[in-house]
Amino acid sequence: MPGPATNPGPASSSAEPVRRWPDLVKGHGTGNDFVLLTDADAALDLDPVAVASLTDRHRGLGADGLIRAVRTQALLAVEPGLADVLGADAARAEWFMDYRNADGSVAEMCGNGIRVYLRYLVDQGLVALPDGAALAVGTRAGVLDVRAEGDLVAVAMGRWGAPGGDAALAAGFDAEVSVAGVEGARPGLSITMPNPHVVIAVASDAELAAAELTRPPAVVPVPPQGTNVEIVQALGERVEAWTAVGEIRMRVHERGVGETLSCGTGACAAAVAARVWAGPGAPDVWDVHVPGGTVRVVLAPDGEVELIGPAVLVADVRPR
Ligand SMILES: N[C@@H](CCC[C@H](N)C(=O)O)C(=O)O
Repeated sequence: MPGPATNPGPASSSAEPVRRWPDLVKGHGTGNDFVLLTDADAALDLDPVAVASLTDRHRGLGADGLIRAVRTQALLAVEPGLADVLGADAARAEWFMDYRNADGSVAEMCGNGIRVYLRYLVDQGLVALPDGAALAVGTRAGVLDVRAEGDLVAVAMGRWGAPGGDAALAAGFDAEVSVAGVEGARPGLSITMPNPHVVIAVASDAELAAAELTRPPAVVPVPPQGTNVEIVQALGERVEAWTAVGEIRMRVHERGVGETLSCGTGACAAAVAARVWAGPGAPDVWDVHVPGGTVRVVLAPDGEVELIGPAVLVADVRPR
């Protein structure tokens, strides 16, 4: 097994190279699970092979991803290109969520991960936050506001995008997706949140269950940066406190991971696609039922998206 993260590089020139993982915490949001660690000064080199070894479900701790808590200013010193993403907002965010997929690849954002990250920062005493107050968190998708409300955490995810433009939104698709176990190639709608997603629909429980997601779905045209794929079944809508709430069931194949029990950015993309497909008058509030639970997605008229769901810390881990 490759060694843990090491970093004798410029970011830690005065520090000893890190030869083993620091203490870790395991957490999850609707079953999308993560290992979290603090590296305030950006001294660790998160080598992809070492990350993949740590998240391995048989030889490591097992997780869909790794989250590093790092001070935004420290990360900017070693990744100056992030200044373009964060802009002047960087000053608002003391802490940055550095997210890695289980295969060690870097992703723009993680909607379940950022909720767990908020719990982690508070649990570790890195921030003090009254219930209901928002914390600005740096991410590779920009600075996002996150707030805890009781058992739930709400994230202002920013605006969704449609890389296929108005033509794709009018047609309802801009890609074809073949999933093992699902008959035929299905029309898919590409949505950025801001990481890439392609959403397809199935008609029944049986079709959703039949999808074989141990292999990545084939997407045409091939997305240059890879993509997450969501399979969605419409369940109808109900009225809750005078508000129409759409309901969908979703399974996901995540880029850099495989099938997961939940994907927060994917749930947002799925809700956007479901609203596009449902047409005018469709709800703005969606409950997305995933194998690991339920998250809520609220779509504002200006394209802003809010994601609300649980976030749980389950264990402290002292690595060897
Ligand atoms: N599970 C996450 C998404 C993680 C990143 C994704 N696999 C990608 O590569 O884009 C979520 O909850 O959003």
